[in-house]
Amino acid sequence: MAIFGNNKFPVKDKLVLVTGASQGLGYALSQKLYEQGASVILIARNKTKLASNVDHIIKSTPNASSTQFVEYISADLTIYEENIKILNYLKSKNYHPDILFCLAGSSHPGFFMELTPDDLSQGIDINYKTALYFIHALSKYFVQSKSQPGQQKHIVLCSSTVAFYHFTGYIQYSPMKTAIKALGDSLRQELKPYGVKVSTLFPGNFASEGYTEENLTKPAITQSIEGASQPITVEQCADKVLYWLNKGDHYVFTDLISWVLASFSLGFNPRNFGVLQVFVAFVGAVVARFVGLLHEHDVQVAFDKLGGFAGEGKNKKDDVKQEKVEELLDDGQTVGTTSIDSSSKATTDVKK
Ligand SMILES: NC(=O)C1=CN([C@@H]2O[C@H](COP(=O)(O)OP(=O)(O)OC[C@H]3O[C@@H](n4cnc5c(N)ncnc54)[C@H](OP(=O)(O)O)[C@@H]3O)[C@@H](O)[C@H]2O)C=CC1
Ligand SMILES: CCCCCCCCCCCCCCCC(=O)[C@@H](N)CO
Repeated sequence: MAIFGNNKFPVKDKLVLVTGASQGLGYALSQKLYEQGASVILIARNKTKLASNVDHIIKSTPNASSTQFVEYISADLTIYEENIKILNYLKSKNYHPDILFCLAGSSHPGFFMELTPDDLSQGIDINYKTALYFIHALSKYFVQSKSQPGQQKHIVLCSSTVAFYHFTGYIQYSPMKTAIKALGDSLRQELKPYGVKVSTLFPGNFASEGYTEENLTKPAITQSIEGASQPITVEQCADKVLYWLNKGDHYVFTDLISWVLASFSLGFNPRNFGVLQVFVAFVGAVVARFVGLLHEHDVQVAFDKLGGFAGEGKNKKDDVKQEKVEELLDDGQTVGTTSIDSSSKATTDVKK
């Protein structure tokens, strides 16, 4: 893919595991990885979507090599044992994954006091535990199992731009994406001696199914603050991710504002155009506090206009939830979308 220099993220003939692959970025990346010659295992909870994605990937890539395969595993990664079942499956098939893409995650925007305890715990589970448990359960096998000596391994985590600027509306989500950043930074040091590279994605907005869903409860003030990151398509996002991974980046950004915000807090972070980032960091040191104060003021204005935040975003969501439940009942489906709690129904189910 890289025109100049080496491709630092070769995927041909590699085995890639992608979590969060039932829709959105995970599905788009699975498709592209298969097109580029990788074998791919798609992982998420919703079996119906996974099965249809696998079918679609196979049908849309008729020139895949005879050694390539694409499969799915339906598992709830927030349950540690389900990750162990994935490990056992890999061992039983003598599969040696080269790359782990940990993309499962989603946000439920809203004001802190309006969120339910379930919203809060879903935020922790879906955004943090899915990656933490998955990598931990697979780690020993992942670092030891090599189909050839010297085999390079790669873990790709998915944080978000909000890890670099925390603002109202994402409180159920952005602290967890910061935890993912910290997890990636820690693993990068610790797994390097095992020959494992760790990269972290910091995407700006992109128009996935999850993004459409989150907009249903997103406060107007949150939409206004994040307006600097206009949604790109899922396809564009997947292309940018692969492009920058090919360049060898440890931190991957999908739009300018994400790179700028990351440059405002460089610290010990890996650099992307590091010299330029030092200048941007200087600008940030001077102006960022004023942007923060301006946003504080905007939040106060929104609060005064609404007469408080109580009840914001709730009703719209409940109506949509009810419609979805009715739709699913009509279809006779048993597994829901991310909006309807399907976690308790999911089991680890492997299908070739
Ligand atoms: N869209 C955006 O604007 C941005 C998104 N991101 C991040 O990028 C990643 C992909 O986002 P996007 O494509 O929008 O995601 P979506 O919300 O569209 O999809 C989320 C995926 O995660 C899976 N998932 C959720 N919970 C679990 C679970 N317990 N076990 C296994 N899989 C699970 C879902 O599958 P299922 O329900 O079938 O289990 C689904 O495949 C996420 O981590 C997101 O936080 C970051 C920045 C911006
Ligand atoms: C000079 C500096 C000005 C700074 C202005 C502040 C801009 C904030 C942009 C934040 C964009 C957040 C995108 C990711 C959101 C996300 O992760 C969810 N959509 C998840 O699905």
